[in-house]
Amino acid sequence: MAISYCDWLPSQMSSSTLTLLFVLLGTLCSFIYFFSSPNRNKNGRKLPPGPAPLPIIGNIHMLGNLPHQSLHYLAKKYGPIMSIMLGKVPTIVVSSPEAAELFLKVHDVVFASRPKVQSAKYFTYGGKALAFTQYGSYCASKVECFAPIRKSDVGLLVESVRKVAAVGETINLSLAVAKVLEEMMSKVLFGRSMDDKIDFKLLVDEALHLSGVFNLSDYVPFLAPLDLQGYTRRLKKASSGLHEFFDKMIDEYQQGINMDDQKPYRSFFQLMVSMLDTPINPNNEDQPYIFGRENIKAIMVDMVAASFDTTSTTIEWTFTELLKHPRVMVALQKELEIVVGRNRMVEESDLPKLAYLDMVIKESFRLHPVAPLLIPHESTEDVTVNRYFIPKKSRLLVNTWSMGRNPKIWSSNAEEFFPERFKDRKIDLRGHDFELIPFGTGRRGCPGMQLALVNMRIILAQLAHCFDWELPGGMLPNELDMTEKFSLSLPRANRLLVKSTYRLIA
Ligand code: HEM
Repeated sequence: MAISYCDWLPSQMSSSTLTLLFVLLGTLCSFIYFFSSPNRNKNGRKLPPGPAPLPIIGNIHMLGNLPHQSLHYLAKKYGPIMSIMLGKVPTIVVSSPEAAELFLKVHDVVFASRPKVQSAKYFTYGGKALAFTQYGSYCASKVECFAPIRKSDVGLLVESVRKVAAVGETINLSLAVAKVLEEMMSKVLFGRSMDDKIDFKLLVDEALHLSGVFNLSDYVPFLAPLDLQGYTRRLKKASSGLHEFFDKMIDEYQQGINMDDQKPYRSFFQLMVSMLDTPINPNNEDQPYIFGRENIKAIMVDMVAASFDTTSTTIEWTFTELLKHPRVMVALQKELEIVVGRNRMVEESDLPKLAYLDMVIKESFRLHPVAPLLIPHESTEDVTVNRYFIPKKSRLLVNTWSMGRNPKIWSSNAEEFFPERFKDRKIDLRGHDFELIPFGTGRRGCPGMQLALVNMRIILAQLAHCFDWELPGGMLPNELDMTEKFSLSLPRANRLLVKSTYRLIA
């Protein structure tokens, strides 16, 4: 496995500065290592096995550009419960369903916290958006009432693809899908479309990237003032862009501008602003905690980051696999023809009858989990798991990408896209079956799962039903680029370009 240093060293640094830095680091390393060598047997208590850490940086140098893959290969050597050091932070990497169940179900309470990282400091004012579960029911219970938005926005997507198809041009499907989801989620979250003048997607992409990267400042705090990777500078810029944006929205809302209150639902943002300056804990007079602007902005940043990109990334990968496996695309279109017929578009009421579509989606999640390491958890106390000692404030990474490719779980064709494997296997996505947990599970599981699944099903079904698809320039399915790009989510590294032909009789 190639090890890449480029992600954690600044490319613009001159070689003399680097040499000086390494000499200084070397001296400091030897000094600190001498006094605080990490010990796999803490007071006779055994930590899980793992690779030997270097002084100061621990195992960060082993992560490379695609940490989920590097950790997958390391786990083959050290096992499904592995310990590594990220700087001075003890980190547990879990890579099997049995181990995931131990940490996320048996010891869920201990591992339900999130670490305090630089990205949270800047984007969410040091974690002022932490009360996610409180709002979870919002995402889940409103799925039905957003059906008209889905119908009209997915209809517009089909129209735009149809126009491009009519003139025989190539379409950037990644962008088209990302746009429709941005539109749909903006209406759900803000009650309106995004302001065209601001490239909101660019800001969100940057936020996701910076929240996903392994930032040296989080693991080796004494290096933070040097900002060696340039992430602090970028965090400041991206967070102030997002906060300005939300400040403007709160102002507009308070002045009654741009808000249409005639809708049959109340947007998430309206709900938040209606709580502005009210006490969160009205029954506690000693410690009145007021729900302020910073809380709203922090929560909105988290909601946007959690919802905009995740669904479009999954659709992008599912479509990539459908194009790579024309047999599966044909089988899906056949199911749609039987259930829906060629004379009309798909309706949401058709979705429960599309069993093969569900298998395709599960198979896509198995090979391309959007959050390959979930979102890092943190332990709140010392705990013993499977006879291993896990110290308080350990970070927990659950490698769902690795679990999805394990031949012991998925048989020898684990690397193959084969939706039929779910035919006789009762596995659902709600977190009961630890082989497949793309939405996480337990206290920190995804509260937006139901909404995300409906959005995915309707967009995928509509695109597969309304069009026949081919790759541009005579490209063969097996030539399709499958390169991943690591951030908090795991999108394709390059956009998906395709050609289509309208196939409905109307
Ligand atoms: C295909 C789409 C999606 C996938 C694959 C996905 C996956 C995930 C995962 C893996 C987590 C972390 C679980 C953990 O760390 O244990 C998470 C958290 C979260 N998701 Fe999603 N998600 C999706 C869509 C959405 C949507 C549409 C929303 C909102 C409407 C949403 C809101 C959240 C929130 C608020 C959290 C944080 C929960 C917490 O920290 O307690 N997600 N999601």
